[in-house]
Amino acid sequence: MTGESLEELAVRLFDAGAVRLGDIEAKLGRRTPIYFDLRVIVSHPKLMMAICRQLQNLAKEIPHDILCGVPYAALPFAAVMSVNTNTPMIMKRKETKLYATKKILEGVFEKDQKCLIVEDVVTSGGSLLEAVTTIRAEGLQVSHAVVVLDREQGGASVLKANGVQVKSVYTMTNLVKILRNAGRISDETAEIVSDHIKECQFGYSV
Ligand SMILES: O=c1ccn([C@@H]2O[C@H](COP(=O)(O)O)[C@@H](O)[C@H]2O)c(=O)[nH]1
Repeated sequence: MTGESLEELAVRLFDAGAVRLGDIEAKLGRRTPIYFDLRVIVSHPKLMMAICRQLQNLAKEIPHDILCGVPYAALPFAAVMSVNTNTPMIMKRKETKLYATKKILEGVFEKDQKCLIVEDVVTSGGSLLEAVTTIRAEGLQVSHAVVVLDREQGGASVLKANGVQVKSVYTMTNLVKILRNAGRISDETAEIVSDHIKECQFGYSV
């Protein structure tokens, strides 16, 4: 049992300010009519717990020994999941530490352990793929990721082509539908977002 419907949770996310609407600058200067700022959740412990329960629900179907959150936004999610499920966690640094331990992964792990990646939002899949590449280079196995939101812009396909299956709590389509039904976003905004998702797709390239 996760204790709360996805509909109720989506509205609480919106009301907490996790959904920004307008002409917003996203990663690498891209423009988007909708941006999900799930970093605000650290200020809402009950919301954090509710989101993590949903992620744990997805994670329980996936065999794994260890968790790793993609820095920085997903680190708190991975930490809460780790404590809730008594599953060890590792932390990927953005850059290798330049002194003392000179590590890129913090925490204790063994080669061939199955690492489940935790991420907040997937757009192109680039951030998640970078984490996967680093973790695999350290000898761990990565075949799955659990994410709060798949923006349905091609990232999940890019990751699949790289051997990572993505399971998401929400897709952009169902989240927008829920928020529209709850009166939080207008029909016009929903249409603008739908057009943006169709037009702004990321493909697989090596
Ligand atoms: O609505 C959004 C979209 C993206 N993010 C952040 O960007 C990366 C995901 O983008 P990729 O292109 O898949 O790398 C992710 O780490 C998010 O933190 C966001 O917060 N909100």
